[in-house]
This record gives sequence, structure tokens and C-alpha cells, in this order.
Amino acid sequence: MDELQKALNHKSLTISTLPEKGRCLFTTRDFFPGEVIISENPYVCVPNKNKESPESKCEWCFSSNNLKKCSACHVVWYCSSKCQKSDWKLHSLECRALSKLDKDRAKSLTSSIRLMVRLYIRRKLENEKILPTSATENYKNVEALVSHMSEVEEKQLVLYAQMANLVNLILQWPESEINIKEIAENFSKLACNAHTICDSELRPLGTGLYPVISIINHSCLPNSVLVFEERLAVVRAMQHIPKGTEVLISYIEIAGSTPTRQKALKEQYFFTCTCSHCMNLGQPDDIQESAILEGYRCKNSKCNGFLLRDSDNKGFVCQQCGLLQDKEELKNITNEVKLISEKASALLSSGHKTEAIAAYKTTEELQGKLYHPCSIHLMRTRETLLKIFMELQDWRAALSYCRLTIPTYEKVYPRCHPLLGLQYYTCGKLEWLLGETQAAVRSLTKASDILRITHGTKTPFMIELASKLEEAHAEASYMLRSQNED
Ligand SMILES: C[S@@+](CC[C@H](N)C(=O)[O-])C[C@H]1O[C@@H](n2cnc3c(N)ncnc32)[C@H](O)[C@@H]1O
Repeated sequence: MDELQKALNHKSLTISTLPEKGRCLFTTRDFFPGEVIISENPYVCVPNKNKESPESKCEWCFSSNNLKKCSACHVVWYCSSKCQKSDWKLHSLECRALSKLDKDRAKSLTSSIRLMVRLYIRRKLENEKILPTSATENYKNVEALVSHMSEVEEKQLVLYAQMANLVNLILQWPESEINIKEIAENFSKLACNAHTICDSELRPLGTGLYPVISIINHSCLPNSVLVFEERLAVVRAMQHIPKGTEVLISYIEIAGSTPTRQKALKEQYFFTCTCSHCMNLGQPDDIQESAILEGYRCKNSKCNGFLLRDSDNKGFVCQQCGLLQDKEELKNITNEVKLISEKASALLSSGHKTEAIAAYKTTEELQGKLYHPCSIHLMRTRETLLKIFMELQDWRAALSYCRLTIPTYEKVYPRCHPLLGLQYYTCGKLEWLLGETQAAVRSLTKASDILRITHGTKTPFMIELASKLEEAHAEASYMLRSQNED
């Protein structure tokens, strides 16, 4: 039996291979909601630095506080000497390579290029026995990852080859140690195996390769969830998982219709999902769900019906009241929504928050006429308004938008999804700030019921949630006692 299989057996897990999925991870005992199934440190990881996340982060723990730049390469940052020391074996070689580059070029390297440079440095350090190997921390596990090279489009292959040349240029190693074709294939492996490392509130921090957790396959109705505790990846059971069951997580944002989810999975992961949600494709309830989440609503504001194309494809018919809607009319409003939401997004990017709010509110109003109240488009606009009002510390407005998103969250996410838990948490925190104590207790309780399963109970984030809930409970009972005494 191979070493990895033996190590997994000790964790009550086993690897099987299915023809339609490749490797799969199965349980060899029951796991219960909230229980950690597997955790793994990254084989390699890097913090993200891009337009959405421009601030520097610690290379080891991803913190943004007390950062000091590496004085030699000027690319990598650390929050403490402890983090710097932990990363030193890998960074010492990386630092030498980055220091030779033109300063601006070194600073503008993408996360994928940096991740690949780190991957090759790690392999070299293992080969030279400078870094120890184990069953779970071993380049062999990277070799076993799927790459889908034969399915990748020509244009993408050219891009991977160019990126591989850049990695070669950065490393400047002898030909015997580098193989451009293999680096290109490893880029393809990263595309379908690397994970976005997020903080407890699921905000992206970096990218990491976790070759053992990468054995876990996808389902749109997953039984497990992947979260991160700093750089550690943790997979927890979201429900009771009986012995002999495949461990499944979701690779994608599952708030979307079946065709949208399937498109995302095909494009990035090259497979067609056959989970029970996807197997419903084309069935009347799936068509209805798609129309509600991404399609149009009836133009009669008193009717809550959704529209489907009529049989001769001239327009759309309300499935509740039968009202016909002209294709051109819908196209015009859709274009109007597109233009105003693009304007809103441009205003926000250029820092004109007040004007952006007005434009997003107009978008929301128009979307309300066009889409179902549970539409994903409407939900996204409301999420943006919530975010802007949070930044402006307008808690009342933020709470009203947060509340508007909840019914759609409850519809699109499973009962125990971390995003649903986090939305209840935001709602609860705002209610608490605004003195709506009873409502805060209800929302924080719902948040805690979900997040203690997905996030465990021991992280600083969960300890803070527990203490907020306790405080809200205490105040609610004090208020009740005072009322009774009056
Ligand atoms: C992160 S890997 C998962 C492990 C992979 N099965 C292996 O053999 O290494 C992702 C790849 O696994 C396959 N995969 C994942 N979930 C699947 C599913 N539900 N059905 C079919 N293939 C799946 C796809 O080939 C996908 O690109």
C-alpha cells in the first residue's frame, strides 16, 4: 500500500478511483457535523496582490499588520521574525532569484508565477534533503494531480508556455533541473487544483496548493466544507457522513442555476457534474429555479410569476398569470440595467461613493422590475450597496440591504452554508449596533448554529461570535427583567 494511502487510513479515510471522476476520497468511519475530516498545510502558497486586493500581506500567515519588507528582494513582506524564520528555507532561494530581476518586474509578478517559482524551489529543497518529506508533504503528491492538458485550449497552452518561460527566466537553473513543458503542465494543474485561501469571513487572501485535499471531488450539494485557519486548510463535515461515503466539497460559487454551475465547472475543471441537483437539469422544477434566479419576472407588479419563452420564441409568457411580454421590451430594460450598473461600478472604482450609491439604487430599482425578488442579479446589487454602506458606517442603510439579501441567501445556499452563516452574522452585528437586541439574538444564534459547524468553535473569529452572542443574550434578558419589573 502506498505511503499516502497508509497515512490517510490513520485518519479514517481512503482513496478510491472511479472511471468518471479519477481519484476520490472516501470515509472509513462515520463523521459528524462540524467534525474535522482532514486538515493540511500548504505545499506552497502566496498572498494575492491584485486590483481587488492591493495591500501587502505577510508571506507566511497573510496578516496585513506590522509588515516589514524583505530588505533584499523588496517583494516579500513579513509581520514578524517568527513568520520570516518559518519561511526562510524557501524564501532564501526565492529571494536570490527575485533580487536579480528588475525591481518593477519583480514587484509585478502575478501570484501564479510566484506560486510556480515556489513549487520548483520546494521540489529542489526536497531533492537536496534540505526540506524533509513525508507521506503527505511530498512532490510525489503534486505529480499525481490531474492537469487536463489534452483538454486545454490552444490559446491557453500558449499562455502557459509563456508563463513557464518566465519561471525559467526567474530561476535561471541549469537545463538538467528545468523542463519548460513540465512547468506548463504544472500551470494547468494549478488551474484545477489550487485553492483560494480565505479569511474566516471568506475574503480572499492568497492562493495555495494542498495536494492531499485536492483529491476531494466536487458536488453542488456537498457534504463537507473547506475553510482556512490562516494558511491551514481544514475540511469539516457539514452533515452526518456515514462510513463508506465520498467526501465532497463545492469548487464553485453555488448560487446559480444548473446551466451556470455546469458552465463554470466545465470551463475550469473539465467535467460535467452529476450530483442530484445537476441531474435535475431540464426538469420543470429546475427550469423554474433557473428562471427565478437568473431569468425575468412578470411585468405585473402584483404577480410574482416568472417568465419562460413562448412556443414560437417571439416573447416571454408569465407562468402564473399568462401575461405576454415582448422580447424587445425586455431587451431594452436589460440594456438600460447593464449601462447603469456599469456606470455605478465605474463610479465606485473611482472613489465617487455617493454617486455610486445613487447609480446602484437606480440599478436595484430597475432590476426589481425586471427580475424575480430572489434573483441573483438583484442579490449582487444589494450586496454591493451593503458593502458601501458598511464602509461609510451607515449602519441603518447597511442593515436594510443586508436584510433584503437574506431570503435569496436562504434560497440559493444549503441550510448549513458558511456564506449564509456569515450573512446572518452581519445582520446580527448591525442589529446589535443599532440597539435591536432581540433581533440581534435571533440573527447571531442562526449565525452561530451554522458557523460552529463550518468553522469549528476554537478560532478567534468564532470566539468573538460566541462572546457577542452571549452579550446580546445577557442584554436581552436584562431588558426582559426590567420590563417585567415595570
Ligand atoms: C481537484 S481535482 C479532484 C481529484 C481528482 N479526481 C484526481 O483524480 O486527482 C479536480 C478534478 O477532479 C475531477 N472531478 C472533481 N469532481 C468531479 C465530479 N463531481 N465529477 C467528475 N469529475 C470530477 C475533474 O477532473 C476535476 O478537474
